[in-house]
Amino acid sequence: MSNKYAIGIDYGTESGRAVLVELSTGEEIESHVTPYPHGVIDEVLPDSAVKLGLNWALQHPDDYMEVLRRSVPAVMKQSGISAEDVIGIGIDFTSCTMLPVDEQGTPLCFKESLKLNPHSWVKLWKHHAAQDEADLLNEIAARRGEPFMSRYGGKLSSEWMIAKIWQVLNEAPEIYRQTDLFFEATDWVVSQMTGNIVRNSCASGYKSIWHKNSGYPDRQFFSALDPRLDNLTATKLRGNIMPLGTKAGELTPEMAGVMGLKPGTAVAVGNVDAHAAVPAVGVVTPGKLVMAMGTSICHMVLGTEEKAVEGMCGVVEDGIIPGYYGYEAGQSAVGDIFAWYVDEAVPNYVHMLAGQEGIHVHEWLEKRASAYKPGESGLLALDWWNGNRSILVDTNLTGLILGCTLQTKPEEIYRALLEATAFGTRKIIDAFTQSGVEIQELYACGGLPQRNKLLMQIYADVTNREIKVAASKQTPAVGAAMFGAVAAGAERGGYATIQEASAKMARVLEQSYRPIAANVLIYEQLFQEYSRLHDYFGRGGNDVMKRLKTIKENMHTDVHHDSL
Ligand SMILES: Nc1ncnc2c1ncn2[C@@H]1O[C@H](COP(=O)(O)OP(=O)(O)O)[C@@H](O)[C@H]1O
Ligand SMILES: O=C(CO)[C@H](O)[C@H](O)COP(=O)(O)O
Repeated sequence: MSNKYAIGIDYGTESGRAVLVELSTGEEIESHVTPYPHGVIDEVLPDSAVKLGLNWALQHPDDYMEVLRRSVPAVMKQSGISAEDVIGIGIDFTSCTMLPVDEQGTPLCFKESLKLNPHSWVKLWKHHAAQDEADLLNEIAARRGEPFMSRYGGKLSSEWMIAKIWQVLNEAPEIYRQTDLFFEATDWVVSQMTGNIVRNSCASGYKSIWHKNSGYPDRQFFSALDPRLDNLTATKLRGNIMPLGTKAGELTPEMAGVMGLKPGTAVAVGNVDAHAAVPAVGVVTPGKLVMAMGTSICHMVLGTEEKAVEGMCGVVEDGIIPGYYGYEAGQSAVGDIFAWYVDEAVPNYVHMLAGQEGIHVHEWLEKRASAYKPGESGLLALDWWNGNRSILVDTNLTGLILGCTLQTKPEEIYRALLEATAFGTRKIIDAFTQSGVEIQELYACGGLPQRNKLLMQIYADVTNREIKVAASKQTPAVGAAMFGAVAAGAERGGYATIQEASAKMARVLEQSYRPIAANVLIYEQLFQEYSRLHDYFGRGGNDVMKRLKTIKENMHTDVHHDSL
């Protein structure tokens, strides 16, 4: 029998990437990246003068289709393999990235009459404008003693589905009314490929308060939020929810033509980006924390029991690997903080020197920052540039750098920012282990681990744990391809289970990062200081960050009104 292949597509924040993977070894034959033509829409709606509010982040649904139109034919062409031998497709996506569609599955933002309404567009995972709804949801759920809250670390994020839907209802009831379904973007793209409406258990479990045994919370809960949401789950969230690895359907002839594949190719149910990465680094058992490190970090670990962990994003049975409870926590900005610093705050001379050396500013800063010992700069930062997802679950928190003097150098600030994100991860690890979810080893994947060695050493030192790094630079896409192979099934040359696929296809690099004892000691002291700042600013000791944000929002509203 000829070699068989699957295609995995990873839909990130800025781009979608397709990889073509050989199934017996996991070898990545070809890959192709399609940057989203409209990128992240956070200022003005496309082709319009409609300005977006603070904390908005939207996307264009056609950008996702563009990835299918460009990247899939590209990997097929580059590889020269026959479409007959591609037996499965899997996709993974940022989440909760959601959109409203009509009865035909058409995104409401495609309609002339609705396209100027921001609520008709895709709300990206990092859309943070539903915080009021999230706060109220948390208050009502706590008052009612809703049992599901313990599965979500005691608080639901404004990034998740119900807060986002509620914001649509509050601010654009006409869009809510015209919405037939609210979709996770991953499920919408699968529906476009197969013609079937199939939701995936992973996104539904983590982001939409769905539970394998008890389903969604009852109608009384939704009525208590808002009587207009009473029947939400039976109407606008309806649809079969299927476990990961299930075949959602087969590629339609039309989409097969567009993608250069065969009609009938198996398509797996959608998945969440970070979660797809777990089997792709070979993690299918408990005790191993996988960190998907990119724009943000998602932390995933498996367990055999359901435990309550402060501030986790969720624990979902079968949510990552069938047969286990999958735990997820996360930091809403990591690479994004470093990007902010490089783009917005690094002095011009650094850009010039990096240019003269022919290296990227990140590399220049990393090189200089590596010359410092832990603690040597006297700086400490709080990594809340995009709020705090875990463990405080509060998007109203903001960033902080402490200890600057007239001598402070850009590379010292860069190092302090790297360290701050490592302390954020350490907080998450401590929350898990203190609640009885074991973590012995760390695995890292995503765009950061192979780009920044200093960052990885700092993480090993701060967490005092060895870190293994994924061999692939496209780990979620490889994981998605594995689920595509499982959807195709063993009889067609794929795999019967994700565990089997992982055993054959997962790969990590030989070189790992081990903690350096001297650094561990200093970082332990710095972490104690970080924890003091964390609790002071994050747990009500001083709500200055929130007061500043309120003043800013009020000023923004005034300025906006003045300019009308
Ligand atoms: N050398 C570097 N050191 C630290 N961060 C980097 C470096 N190069 C790129 N980044 C950051 O990595 C992030 C992109 O990560 P990636 O995993 O590729 O994307 P995504 O999170 O969208 O999947 C960006 O936020 C960027 O600022
Ligand atoms: O919450 C998520 C997964 O559960 C998001 O998808 C994630 O935080 C965004 O991922 P990335 O940093 O890779 O763009």
